[in-house]
Amino acid sequence: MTPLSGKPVVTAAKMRAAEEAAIADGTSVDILMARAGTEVAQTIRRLASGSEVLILCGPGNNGGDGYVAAAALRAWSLPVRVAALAPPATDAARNACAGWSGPVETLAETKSAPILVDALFGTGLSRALDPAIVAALRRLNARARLSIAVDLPSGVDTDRGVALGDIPAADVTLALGAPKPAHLLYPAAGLCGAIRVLDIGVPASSDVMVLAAPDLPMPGPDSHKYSRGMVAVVGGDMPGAAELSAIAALRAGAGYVLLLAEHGALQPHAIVRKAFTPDALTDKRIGALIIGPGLGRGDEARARLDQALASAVPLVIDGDALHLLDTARLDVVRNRAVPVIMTPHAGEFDALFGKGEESKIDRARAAALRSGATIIFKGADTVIASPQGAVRVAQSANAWLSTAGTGDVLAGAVGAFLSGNANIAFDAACAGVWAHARAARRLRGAFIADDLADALTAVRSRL
Ligand SMILES: NC(=O)C1=CN([C@@H]2O[C@H](COP(=O)(O)OP(=O)(O)OC[C@H]3O[C@@H](n4cnc5c(N)ncnc54)[C@H](O)[C@@H]3O)[C@@H](O)[C@H]2O)[C@@H](O)CC1
Ligand SMILES: [K+]
Repeated sequence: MTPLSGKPVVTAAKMRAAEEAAIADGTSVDILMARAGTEVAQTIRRLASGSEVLILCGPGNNGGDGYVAAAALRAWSLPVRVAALAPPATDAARNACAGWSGPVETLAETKSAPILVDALFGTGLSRALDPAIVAALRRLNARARLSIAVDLPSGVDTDRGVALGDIPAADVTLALGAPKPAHLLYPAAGLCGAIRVLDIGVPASSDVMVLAAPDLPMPGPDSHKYSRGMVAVVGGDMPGAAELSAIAALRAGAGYVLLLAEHGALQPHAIVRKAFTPDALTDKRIGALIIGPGLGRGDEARARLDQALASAVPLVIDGDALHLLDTARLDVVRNRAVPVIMTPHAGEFDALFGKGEESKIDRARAAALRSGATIIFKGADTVIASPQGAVRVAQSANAWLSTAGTGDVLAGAVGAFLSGNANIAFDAACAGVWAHARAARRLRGAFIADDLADALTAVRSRL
């Protein structure tokens, strides 16, 4: 379990709205800043263990938090210095600065300290950082033993998760009130280091949340193979990929897995194999059909995809099948009465829905709305979006996932959960992504996709 899991993911505008609601309820911005700054100071105190702290303060309320934290550390008789980029520009930041009784150095001239605290910019960053600011940050960051960012590393765009300048990475980021998209979306997430969310008493909600452990039913004494879910996998040009999906579906808990393929290995024996025929798709016991892993992109692949789309079976569309989805087939997807889950990585997503400057969260949500399908937009920061607007963002699981076949395993896991309950395709997608990530976290070093599929058994037993 990660500390962020299940938390709402809040944009800069939503956070401001939550702050304004708290102010309207009678909590002044000064009180909010006092809370935030004090929480920050308490965390710094624990992490610094007596080493000298240098706090960099910007002109806005992020800088205000920095002054409050500095005053608190000083009141606790801890060694702390402050360097400012510019004088405080908001009333709250001015009041906070007035509470700091020590000298204020300049960012350009200040000397480094073992503990660097970046309170230059938070959610109010509106443009790229001046190169002189980036240079100062890099200089101080390189000489610090530990660098701590208040709310966000200065220079990251809160909502889009991109860096506006060549900024250095923090070791720890203290997210105030709630995680923001930049704490989860790459490349910004890679600049945050370890993320801790500090409660500042500003309740924030969102239909975007960090992916949490799913709540799935376990088999009972009266379960049988079909009640646990029957998954069919359509084979094609590359038999190994469809087999990986089939194994993953079994190991994620499906009761029966049918591999519709003409060729391939005979192991494991638990997979039932039979040649693909359109008739095979009319078996009413099939709870989910996976199409795409190793399918190929030729005429036969196209025909199989069209038969799958025309069937009454819930679908997981992955890999090669995503490449075959043209506008007409996307229309069929939208008009299907039974659910579709699509699992594009960035290249496949761009090809299907176009490139875009918006955040990965917004793009996934728009694609789900447009296609009527649940979208699993894969990556280190996988985003799952439902056509109803719900979004979950998964935290990076294991960099070794970047190996052939791990996508086939994901499709299999998602298929297993979809076959168990196709009414809630979004939940199945979330469960599949979660189980896949959990399996990856159990593995070390250069594991292979077969290991990942095998690891699902242990993950499933602990859900
Ligand atoms: N939302 C909340 O509930 C709370 C927010 N607080 C803090 O307030 C922060 C947001 O404060 P602000 O909205 O004042 O924003 P920031 O403090 O992030 O920055 C805004 C200031 O920076 C300037 N600026 C923006 N981009 C710049 C750039 N590239 N180069 C130079 N100057 C630039 C702006 O003109 C403005 O003066 C949060 O990140 C958090 O740290 C806390 O104080 C209390 C509670
Ligand atoms: K900051």
